[in-house]
Amino acid sequence: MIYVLLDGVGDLPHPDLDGKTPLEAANTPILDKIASNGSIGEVISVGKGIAPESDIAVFNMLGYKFKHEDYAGRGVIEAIGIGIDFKDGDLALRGNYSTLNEEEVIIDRRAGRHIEKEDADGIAKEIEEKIQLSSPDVSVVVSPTIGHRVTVRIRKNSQKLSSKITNTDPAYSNIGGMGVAKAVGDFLKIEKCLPLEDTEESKFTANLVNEFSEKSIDIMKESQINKKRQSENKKALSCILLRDAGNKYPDVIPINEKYGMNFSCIVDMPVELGISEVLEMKAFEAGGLTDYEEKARVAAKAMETQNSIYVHLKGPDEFGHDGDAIGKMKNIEEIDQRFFKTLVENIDSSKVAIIISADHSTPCINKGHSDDPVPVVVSGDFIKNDGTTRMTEEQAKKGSIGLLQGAEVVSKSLELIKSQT
Ligand SMILES: O=C(O)[C@H](O)COP(=O)(O)O
Repeated sequence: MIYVLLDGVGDLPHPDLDGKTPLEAANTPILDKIASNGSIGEVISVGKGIAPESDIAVFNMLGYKFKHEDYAGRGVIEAIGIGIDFKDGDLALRGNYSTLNEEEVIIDRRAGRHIEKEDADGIAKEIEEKIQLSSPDVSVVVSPTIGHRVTVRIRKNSQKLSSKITNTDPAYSNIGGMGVAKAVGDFLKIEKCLPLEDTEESKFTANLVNEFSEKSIDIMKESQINKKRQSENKKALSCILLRDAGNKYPDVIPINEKYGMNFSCIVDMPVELGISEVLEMKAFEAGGLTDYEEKARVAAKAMETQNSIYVHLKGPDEFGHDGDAIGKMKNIEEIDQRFFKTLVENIDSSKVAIIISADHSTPCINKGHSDDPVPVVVSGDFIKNDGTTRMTEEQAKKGSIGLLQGAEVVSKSLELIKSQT
């Protein structure tokens, strides 16, 4: 089976789309054909009332439901994804370059989102070289990844650091190690990192993170890179918002062992790369983020040697975060014409099933993730059509698959495929 997750594709009715969701408003002849050749249902990826971050959402959508204390945290997953040297007791955090005004109010959580690699790397290097934290034997790695995204690793040679600390990023909370989006407005301030446990380790780590935050802001303020950006009318890289602390390597069953099958993937983002590494999923090279035809061709070809491939397409989520409903609709149309068209041309639908869903909803009106259920389509010539004609939030509510938990999607899809072949 080819399992496609369209990041954040689920949405709510939007005024710019005459009260439709982007999936409803988009012209998607190929997705419609795929949906008409199968059944539909709804999925709550992590849990009711939880607006999950992508890491925990994708783990769930691949069948991994963690107990709070067992989850390693997104910081660790991203660090693994980009190959940072990480060992138990280190602290890894997900960061965002963001822009502050004179009063240190956050005016852009993503510093314009599209940051030149040269600037992102240059400032990171300055921080690593210049920062002097008061505690001895502490070292810091600052690794920019894609756009505004950064991974930070802090190590103290003589002491284990704690993951039981709050985020400095005001847009997400740390609930039992899991990142949850908050319903917040704009123009917030960086939060103080607080200990979540009454232990020396937790207090020490929170102080260390605050010191890193303050000292890195001072370094960034003085950076020639920001002076140059200002002269070019670009947003300053004023601070790194931190979230999703983790301090241990995840302990999980590899995906092939879990399902007794050959599961591989096509992924681009640091968090997705981390998940594939942790689950020991073979990752195929398939071009860049929007090389949709290439991804479809590689996925189709992979089915000659693998029995399952997971494909993650980042596209729709960013439009949701930016509140751009028309952009999200057009991106879905582009994915339809470039990814799904190439995919259906290259696979034999009498032998290969296509499963399409999302890790979570990113409603444009919220500009952030929500707990709204997402559609799931299971399609193939051998799957009985339940009357579905389109992959939309509305049709998903009435589909024969019903309401699934994220962690059930792979196993239920496999059951459905097996029961009808
Ligand atoms: O794109 C990402 O990395 C996340 O899904 C959203 O993170 P952000 O809200 O920090 O951009």
